[in-house]
Amino acid sequence: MALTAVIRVPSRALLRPWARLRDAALGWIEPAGGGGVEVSAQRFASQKVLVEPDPAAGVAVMKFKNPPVNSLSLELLTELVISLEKLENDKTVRGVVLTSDCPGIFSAGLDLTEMCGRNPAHYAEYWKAVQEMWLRLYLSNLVLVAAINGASPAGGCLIALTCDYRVMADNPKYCIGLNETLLGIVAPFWFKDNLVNTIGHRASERALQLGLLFPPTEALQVGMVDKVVPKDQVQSTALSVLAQWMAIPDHARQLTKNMMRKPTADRLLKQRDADIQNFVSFISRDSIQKSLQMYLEKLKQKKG
Ligand SMILES: CCCCCC/C=C/CC(=O)SCCNC(=O)CCNC(=O)[C@H](O)C(C)(C)COP(=O)(O)OP(=O)(O)OC[C@H]1O[C@@H](n2cnc3c(N)ncnc32)[C@H](O)[C@@H]1OP(=O)(O)O
Repeated sequence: MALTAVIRVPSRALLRPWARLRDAALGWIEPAGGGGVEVSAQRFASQKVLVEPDPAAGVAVMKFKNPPVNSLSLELLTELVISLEKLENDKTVRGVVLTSDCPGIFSAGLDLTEMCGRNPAHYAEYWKAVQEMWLRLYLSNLVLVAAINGASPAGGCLIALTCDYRVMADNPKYCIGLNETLLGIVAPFWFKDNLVNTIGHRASERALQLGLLFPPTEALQVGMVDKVVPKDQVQSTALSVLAQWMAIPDHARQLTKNMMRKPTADRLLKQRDADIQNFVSFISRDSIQKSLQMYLEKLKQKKG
């Protein structure tokens, strides 16, 4: 991967480079000039997120690679945020296509194994990473286009919803939506806000209560995606759309995007800690743990 972004890392980071790189990406880095050393991010080659930059076009393609289903593990979330941060800091990149390297799956959403049978500290760390991913994507200055080349339930749908435009493959087996209620859990308010901002209040109310997973043509009708194309044209169409959006002067587009999105992001930013506490106490309940375990078992039994 040809990424050469340099992140300023405090010298103690060399003892625990992975954790410190994550801290840097999550904004917990010491200020520049704070006695750190410069470490090329290339040294920590990403494995769960592949980034293919095209400096001549000013774009990059970011591919999730966490087989079999691109579940959003803590590791994937961390790498996603680091990769996005690098691209935000790369002056040659103005737009990014988000897509999947796993055949037939965009992302299966949050990693259920991160939310089952762990301790409260783990749940808190995981939820903070989920929040961070959403905030970074939702408020990104880059043009983001989702090339949805497979199933995209729950957290997978959320990633797509943070983008400025969504292109989906026309395979009716690929569904997209916030299906949390089907798992016996509730989509957090910021998932809901992002959906309402995309498809409107009434459609969101129906989709969220029923946990609807829309096949591509229905997703297009309801406005959850913007274009449906044959599978082999998803990425090229996303790149064409990116070029159209990049024809707009960056500063005007970015200020407009920020004006539209900041109030929604601020709702979470104002109550991040409370949202984490809420998640930890909710997910730690015996009844919720049982529901998630049963759901995981059902997924596993499907094969047998
Ligand atoms: C107050 C706050 C409340 C909490 C709010 C939390 C919000 C949560 C949002 C979420 O994102 S929860 C996750 C929701 N995701 C889903 O419901 C999708 C579940 N998966 C599927 O429907 C299917 O796996 C698929 C994506 C359609 C793919 O189907 P396929 O037939 O190709 O693959 P499978 O055989 O079903 O799965 C392979 C393998 O992966 C495991 N797996 C699937 N999804 C997940 C997941 N989300 N997390 C972890 N692991 C997952 C599945 O169990 C299989 O495992 P093995 O049997 O191979 O061990």
